[in-house]
Amino acid sequence: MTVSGRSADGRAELALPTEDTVLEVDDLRVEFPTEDGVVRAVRGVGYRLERGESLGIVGESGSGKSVTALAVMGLLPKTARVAGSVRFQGTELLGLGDSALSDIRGSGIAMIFQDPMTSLNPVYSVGHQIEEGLLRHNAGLSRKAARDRAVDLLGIVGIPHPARRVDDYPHELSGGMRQRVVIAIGMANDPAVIIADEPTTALDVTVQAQILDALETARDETGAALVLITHDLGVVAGHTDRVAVMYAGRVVETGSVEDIFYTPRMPYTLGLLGSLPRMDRAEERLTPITGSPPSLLNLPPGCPFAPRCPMREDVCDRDEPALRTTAHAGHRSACHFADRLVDTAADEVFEVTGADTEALARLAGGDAPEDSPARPAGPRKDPA
Ligand SMILES: Nc1ncnc2c1ncn2[C@@H]1O[C@H](COP(=O)(O)OP(=O)(O)OP(=O)(O)O)[C@@H](O)[C@H]1O
Repeated sequence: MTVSGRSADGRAELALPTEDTVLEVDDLRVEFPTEDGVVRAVRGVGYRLERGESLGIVGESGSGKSVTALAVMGLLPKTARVAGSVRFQGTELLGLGDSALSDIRGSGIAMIFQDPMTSLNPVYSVGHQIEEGLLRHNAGLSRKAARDRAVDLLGIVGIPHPARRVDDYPHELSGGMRQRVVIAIGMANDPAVIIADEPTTALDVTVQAQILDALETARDETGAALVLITHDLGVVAGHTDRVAVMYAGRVVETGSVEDIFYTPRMPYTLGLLGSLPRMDRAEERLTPITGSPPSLLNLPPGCPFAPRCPMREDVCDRDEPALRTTAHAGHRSACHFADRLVDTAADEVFEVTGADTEALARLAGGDAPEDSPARPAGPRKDPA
């Protein structure tokens, strides 16, 4: 998988697609004209996903994660101005008509939202809703076969006694069980891509890891690529292969989970991990991120993170850094001082992210590290 941002000099950084490429997003830009001016919500995001791969998109509220996903699904309001390219299995989706997009949404790309009730119809049983999805996209499938498959799917996503629960209505299920049903609906037609937007945020901590496991099961069963959107880096540890960190509508760091957790090279990522380096007093413990993200209306020039960044220098106020490859292939950072960060802060970063990662790894259901406190949780293969 490749993740890119259109760099400041305008060149895309995507490598050539392969026959397993299912989704290619290139230089995606989304603007919302409003009474107060134009909100530049997404400013040149790109990534490419192969079958079975998973990408975590992480960032604070307002960084453009959901708008990016909605643009891919063609679900933005008509007033949105969308540019760039979104290709699903080679077909350009931007500009495609509503009915073609709706077909792709029903079978090719599944989307799972934070609140399962936005996807479920309260007046039909959960089994009926899974069956409807199956029948709509599989001409010739009998009702009986659809019902059997619905029971299978409920079992696969971890609903106990699925043959009985298939006749339950959404209000008879807990929030976690409803989200499992939504995952079952999403995987019913063997999608090539599953996009999950904050799928665990509304749920109890104890249920979150089970839902992430159910998503992973859905990915394994269907072979789909998974995009997992979250504000919580702990959620991606152990559940995605790669991570793209978003800030102010752009990808500002991307790499493997290990790159992001062991050697983050963008101060904002350190902020998400729980701490920022004090460059003025190197002996001090790292300090938590402060301030809030910028308004995407009339964004000033320079690095949008500069006002919150302890490494800020004059150049940061002038030039927005491009997303550039670091010392590691596949690990990119949009920071003028990415190398300096590695040189001066690596030990402290390791120590502090390690402490955080341990707690986050437990939340995400991973094993606590034995020899290294900073080891992110490994992929979990056991079903919920
Ligand atoms: N319909 C709209 N009109 C105007 N601005 C919008 C609209 N939808 C989103 N935005 C703005 O786009 C920006 C990106 O929003 P987005 O929802 O993608 O952020 P996010 O990272 O997903 O945050 P959250 O986790 O809170 O959903 C925000 O500044 C938001 O206010």
